[in-house]
Amino acid sequence: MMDGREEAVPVTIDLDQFPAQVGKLIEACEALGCFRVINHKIPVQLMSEMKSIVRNLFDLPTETKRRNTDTIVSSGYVEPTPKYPLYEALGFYGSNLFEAVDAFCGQLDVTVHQRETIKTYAHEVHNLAMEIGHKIAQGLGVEGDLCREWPIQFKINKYSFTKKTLGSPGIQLHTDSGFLTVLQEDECVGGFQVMDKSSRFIPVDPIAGSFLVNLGDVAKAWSNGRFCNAKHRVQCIEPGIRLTITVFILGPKEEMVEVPPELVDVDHPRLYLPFDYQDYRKRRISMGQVAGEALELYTIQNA
Ligand SMILES: O=C(O)CCC(=O)C(=O)O
Ligand SMILES: [Fe+2]
Repeated sequence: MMDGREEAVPVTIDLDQFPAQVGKLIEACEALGCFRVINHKIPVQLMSEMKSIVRNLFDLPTETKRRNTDTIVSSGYVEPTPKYPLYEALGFYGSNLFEAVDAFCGQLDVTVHQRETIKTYAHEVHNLAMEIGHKIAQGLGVEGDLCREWPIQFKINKYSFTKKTLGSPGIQLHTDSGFLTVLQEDECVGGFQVMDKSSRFIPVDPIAGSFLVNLGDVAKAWSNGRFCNAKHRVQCIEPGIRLTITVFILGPKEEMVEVPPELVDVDHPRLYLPFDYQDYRKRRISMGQVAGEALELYTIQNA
C-alpha cells in the first residue's frame, strides 16, 4: 500500500468499488486464491436466519441426517469419522438449484418456512458466486457468461470443538476441486487456515457479515496456471460449535474445463489438457489427492 503498511491477508474486495478493484481482485486470485468480499448485498438477516436453520438441521437425529444421501461423491451427509471425529456435513448437488433444494428438504424434516429461507439463501449466494466469477473472467479479459450453467454444490459444516480438542484437525488440508467457493464463516469460532506460497498457514479470523472466497482446482486450470488454488484446512483453535455454509461453483457439466484462447499466447503456452470436471473430481478422491496434486494428470509438457 502507499503508506508502506501491508493490508491484512486475505485481502478484502469491496464489491461496490468496481471496476476500480479489478486489479486487486486479480492479484488476490494470483497470490493466495483466497479473499474476502464485502458490500455483497446479501442481507445479514438472511445470513443469520440461514445459520439458525443450519443449527437445527445438525440437531436432527442421525437416522434423519442419513437420509441426505449423495448425488455425487460426498455431496450428502458426511458423518464424523475416526480420523475426523469433530466434523459433520450435510448438503446437496444439482444443476437446477430449486429442484436440488426441494430434494434436500424432502430428505430432512424441514418446515415450509425453512425451505423458503434455504431457497432464497442458496439462490442469492449462488448469484453472488456467479457475479464474482464474472468479475474474475472480465478481469482477465475473457468475455462471456462463464459459469451460469454450471452445477452447484451446497454444503453446511459443523465442527464440535471443545477444550479437549484444541490443536486437533477439523478438516484436512485440501483445495476445493471446482472453480470457486463462497463461504459464510462462523461469526465467533475461528480455525480456518489458508496456506501461502511459502507453505505457511495464515489464520483467517472471521468477520461477520462478509463472505470468504476460495479458488479451486478448476480456476487454476482454467486460468492457464495464473490463479492459485487455495490450500486450506480447519483446525480447532478454540472451543465451541463452529458452523459454516459453503456454496461451490464446480465446473462445466456438458463441456470440458479448458483454458480460453484469450489466455494462451507464445509467452503463455497452454499448460493443461482439456478435462471433464466429473472425471477429475472422481480421480482426485480415488487417488486420495485432495490438495490439487491430481491436476498434474492434465499438464502438458511444453518442451
Ligand atoms: O468450514 C470451513 O471453514 C471450510 C470448509 C471447507 O473448506 C469446505 O467445505 O471445502
Ligand atoms: Fe474447502
